[in-house]
Amino acid sequence: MSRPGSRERKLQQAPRDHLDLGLVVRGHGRHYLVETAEGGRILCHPRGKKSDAVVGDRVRWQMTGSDEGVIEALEPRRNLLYRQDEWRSKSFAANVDQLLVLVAVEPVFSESLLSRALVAAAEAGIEARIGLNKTDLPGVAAARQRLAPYTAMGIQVFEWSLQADPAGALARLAPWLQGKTTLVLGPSGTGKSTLTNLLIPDAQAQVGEISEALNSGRHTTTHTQWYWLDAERQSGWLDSPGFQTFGIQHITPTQLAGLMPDFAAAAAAGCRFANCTHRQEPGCAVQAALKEGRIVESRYRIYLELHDELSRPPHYG
Ligand SMILES: Nc1nc2c(ncn2[C@@H]2O[C@H](COP(=O)(O)OP(=O)(O)OP(=O)(O)O)[C@@H](O)[C@H]2O)c(=O)[nH]1
Ligand SMILES: [Zn+2]
Repeated sequence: MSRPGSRERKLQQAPRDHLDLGLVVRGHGRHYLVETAEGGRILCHPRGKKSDAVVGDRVRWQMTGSDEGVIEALEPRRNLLYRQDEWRSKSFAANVDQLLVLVAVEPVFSESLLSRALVAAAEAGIEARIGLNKTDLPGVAAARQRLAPYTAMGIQVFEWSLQADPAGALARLAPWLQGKTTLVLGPSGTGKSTLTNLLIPDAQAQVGEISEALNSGRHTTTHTQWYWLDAERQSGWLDSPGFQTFGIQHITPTQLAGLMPDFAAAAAAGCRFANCTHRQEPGCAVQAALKEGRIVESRYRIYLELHDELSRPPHYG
């Protein structure tokens, strides 16, 4: 055991206690926008070569010149939501309270992507809800049907049309956002920017000049961006870039079922083998639930897809 004693811990922490505490509201390569306790925003660079701060991180920082600063240290994180693809890891944000996965009637959403985002959130211990946008479009009944298993497993689904009834969407969403830090994730084209602009009428102003300068393009979100929903800075809204893939390689095959609520509920009844993979073993409670329709086939297919993916040894070279 090499845990430092309390005296050592104090010594390690002491040097940074005099530094200001800031919030990372945007990151772009080695450039970070840090919000000060007073609400000002300063362009900062990390000390040293490694830059592992992400949006939502609380950091210790100090000024280095008249208008720039340096990040000296990261405060411990409550959580970190990220994708782990085969070759790279992509962090969405740290220290979020809740996740909204936004999908739409059109483009037709991938249930696999949706499930991956939900599994990643479950692993990070972040409550997730689903938003279904564009309910004005004719495919709405089919979209609802595809989301029915998620509602049944206890995940709340918001429904709205940001175009036809923006006020209704706001009324449904606002109470949930109050006092929380919410990250919105979703494939491209589902309406994330529309929603952000609806929630934050001064979004462009909040992004600010420094952030604009960091950005490669104005119209697509290329990096997670922190916005405040209220003047008191109590409710945070984090808009993230759309994704087309969502690797969950940081999760082990044995963890998977426990992170899928319908599977966890079925497995709780007890499989014959403690290390059951829920694939072909006799006396499997998940297979029984599948036969009885308590687990739907599309979800079982996703489980197999993810289980295969996570069981494959990583290939190098
Ligand atoms: N029919 C319909 N279209 C909508 C609705 N909400 C947004 N749209 C349209 O959907 C398209 C995509 O919306 P965006 O807000 O740009 O989507 P996004 O998720 O930010 O997309 P990316 O920037 O690619 O990540 C736009 O043309 C919107 O006008 C809706 O409720 N109904
Ligand atoms: Zn089983």
